[in-house]
Amino acid sequence: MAEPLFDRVAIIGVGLIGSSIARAARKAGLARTIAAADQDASVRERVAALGLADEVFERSGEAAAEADLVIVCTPVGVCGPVAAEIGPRLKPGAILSDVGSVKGAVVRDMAPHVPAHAHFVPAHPIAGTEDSGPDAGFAELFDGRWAILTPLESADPAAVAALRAFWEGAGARVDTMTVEHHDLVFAIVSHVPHLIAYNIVGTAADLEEVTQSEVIKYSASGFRDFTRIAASDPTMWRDVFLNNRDAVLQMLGRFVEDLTALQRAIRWGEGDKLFELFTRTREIRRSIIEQGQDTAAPDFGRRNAPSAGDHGAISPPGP
Ligand SMILES: NC(=O)C1=CN([C@@H]2O[C@H](COP(=O)(O)OP(=O)(O)OC[C@H]3O[C@@H](n4cnc5c(N)ncnc54)[C@H](O)[C@@H]3O)[C@@H](O)[C@H]2O)C=CC1
Ligand SMILES: O=C(O)C(=O)Cc1ccc(O)cc1
Repeated sequence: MAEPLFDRVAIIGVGLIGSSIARAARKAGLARTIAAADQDASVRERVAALGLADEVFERSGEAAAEADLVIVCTPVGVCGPVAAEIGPRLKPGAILSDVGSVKGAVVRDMAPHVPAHAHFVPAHPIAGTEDSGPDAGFAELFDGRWAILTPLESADPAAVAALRAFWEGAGARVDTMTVEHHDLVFAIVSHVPHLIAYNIVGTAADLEEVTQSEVIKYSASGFRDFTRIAASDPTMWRDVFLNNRDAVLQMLGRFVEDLTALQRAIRWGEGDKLFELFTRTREIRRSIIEQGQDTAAPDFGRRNAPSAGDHGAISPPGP
């Protein structure tokens, strides 16, 4: 087997994403040693029982010491304090990365703690499920999925290349973009869709005339797809919305305007408008499938849900 890419990889926060990275790194031989840290004792117990890491720590700083690559896989709201603990322990030449669904706030919170002798390269794998915790992860999660790197202008090209090789080794396709562009793109293809799902499931549950049992009984319809998304981790998604506030509010503003136009079309019986939109959106779905965006990953059974969406270019909404 070829030499591992990294001698020691540390994973901080061993939930769905952290445990999937550990499994993928083991399977592909990307690390000689895997160190893991999690603040939750029951998670550390599962990590040890599942054999996901060679060493398991309570303190992130201890896992990060001596690591060549440290990947922070906690909810984005605690990336700053975690970086503050890890920063002073990073060895010269170490790469610090993350997997957060938001990049601007993570860079703002983590970058000040990275010493000059280490390299910070933020990342975001576009792969996941509504489940959380170390038992929910699997080695194939990233197969054929995108991993977005958002290196700062000052980033060391060799560190960016090493992180790219790691993600490619884990099965992902890698792209780079700026932090700002990332947050705008994922506001519309991932964050707002999750908010819509949380909202529609909440509204249905609140309606007096639609009882809970009817929601469950008839949920084989489109509503069922929303309930999967709305089952996603509350801590993670609270942090996403609090930390990508501007881009989400910008996209929501546009969404609400377009929804109002649809409401008006229904009220005034403007069938042509509805038909035109539904035809355009059907085309979008078909082109996503043609580009292999919906079928890129192997079949994971119920886990093979479409992930955050396509990866096309996006411009800020027009006036
Ligand atoms: N769930 C998904 O589908 C995806 C999630 N992400 C990002 O990945 C990150 C992790 O998400 P999941 O793995 O789904 O969450 P998870 O809830 O499964 O795992 C997070 C882990 O971090 C630990 N943790 C929390 N605070 C900590 C701290 N201060 N120090 C050490 N450990 C701590 C928790 O105990 C937990 O085990 C989030 O930032 C999220 O935005 C990215 C892509 C997809
Ligand atoms: O489960 C799904 O459909 C997802 O959308 C998974 C996901 C959630 C958050 C991300 O930042 C990336 C992917």
